[in-house]
Amino acid sequence: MAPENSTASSAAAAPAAPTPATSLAPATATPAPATPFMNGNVIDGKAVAAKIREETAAKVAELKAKYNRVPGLAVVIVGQRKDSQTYVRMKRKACEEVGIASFGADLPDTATQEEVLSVVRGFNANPDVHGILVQLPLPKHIDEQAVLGAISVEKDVDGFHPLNIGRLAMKGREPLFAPCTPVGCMELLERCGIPIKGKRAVVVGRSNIVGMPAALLLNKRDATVTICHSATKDMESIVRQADIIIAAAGQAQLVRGSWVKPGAAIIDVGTNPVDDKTKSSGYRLVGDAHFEECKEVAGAITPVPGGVGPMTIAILLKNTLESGERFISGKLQSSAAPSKRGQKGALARLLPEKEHLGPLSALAAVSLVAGAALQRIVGGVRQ
Ligand SMILES: Nc1nc2c(c(=O)[nH]1)N[C@@H](CN(C=O)c1ccc(C(=O)N[C@@H](CCC(=O)O)C(=O)O)cc1)CN2
Repeated sequence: MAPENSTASSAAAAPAAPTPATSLAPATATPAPATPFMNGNVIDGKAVAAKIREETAAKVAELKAKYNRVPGLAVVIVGQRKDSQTYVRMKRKACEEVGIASFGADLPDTATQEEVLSVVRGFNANPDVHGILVQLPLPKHIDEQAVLGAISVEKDVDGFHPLNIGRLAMKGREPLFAPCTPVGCMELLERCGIPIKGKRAVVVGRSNIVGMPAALLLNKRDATVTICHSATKDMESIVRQADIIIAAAGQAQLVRGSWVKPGAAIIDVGTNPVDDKTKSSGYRLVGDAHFEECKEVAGAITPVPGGVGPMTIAILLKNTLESGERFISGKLQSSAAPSKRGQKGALARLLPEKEHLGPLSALAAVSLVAGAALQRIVGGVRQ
């Protein structure tokens, strides 16, 4: 399948001409920020994301110059959800801007699971595609686990495959890719010079996309991690102990200023629409932390919008570049697309023999190890 530039609705992967990387390289990218902060303690996620895109574009151009090939990303969307369509459009445009070839499949709400799986398998087998993502959430009749598990683990640039999550949970192992939003949170902490090792981190929310992998990433960086969720009692006193707060509960302004230890870093992953008659759209986005209150107490805080959100797509591009480099440089063989039954494709050649895992043992690893890796799991948020 060839790359695409269109978002036309189609049950098949839609081919179109790739945009040459060279015309899209850093010249068009936003200049690097001098500091990741704006207005004192407010982290400028847009600027950090622009810097990562700029770095990615430069490396894509290098790859193109050396091998005359560019990384390819396939984005699959099922259904007409407005927010999902917006994110997919943003991802395709971002690819174009950094020189990554964009492939796509836009399936209707009525697509069957087999049709979705068939599209995924087509991209698994396509040597010009180095990253594959299926936009979430999927319509209710589609089994998300089955679809995410069908993506070739070597092309899983969203980092949602059970093998990648399992390795994220394990001591001494590394995933090929980790989920983009949590990695974006870590990048923000790192690029702002916020120490993680030995610090107390509280993650509010335990979704598969953000909360759970964010906790695993913080654990890997030697933070002492607590997850708060819908059954957590006295959440505010737990949050008050945190040096780092990741707010990812999907609940508008849940974390109040009075919950925050002075100087703590707050990474706000929430994007909740609230009515606002002063806006032409009739709404505005707020985070899971009460920004005005928290900003007065925190050492550093991300705004919504313009904080973590832009990082999600920047990290997706970075992951796709990394995958493209592995395949194009020959570290991975694209002919090693995994069979329907297993995931012992090219990953098997990347990992030491003892680490080869079938899908079932990977799932077992996730459930056994995730529990051990998180120091405390305590139980009012939705997730
Ligand atoms: N397959 C995936 N599905 C979903 C993911 C994901 O990482 N992979 N994450 C979210 C949605 N998402 C990307 O897919 C995403 C969310 C938010 C933003 C963003 O830039 N937000 C802006 C505000 C944008 C606006 O005005 O609406 C911000 O916060 O500044 C980008 C990507 C769920 N699905």
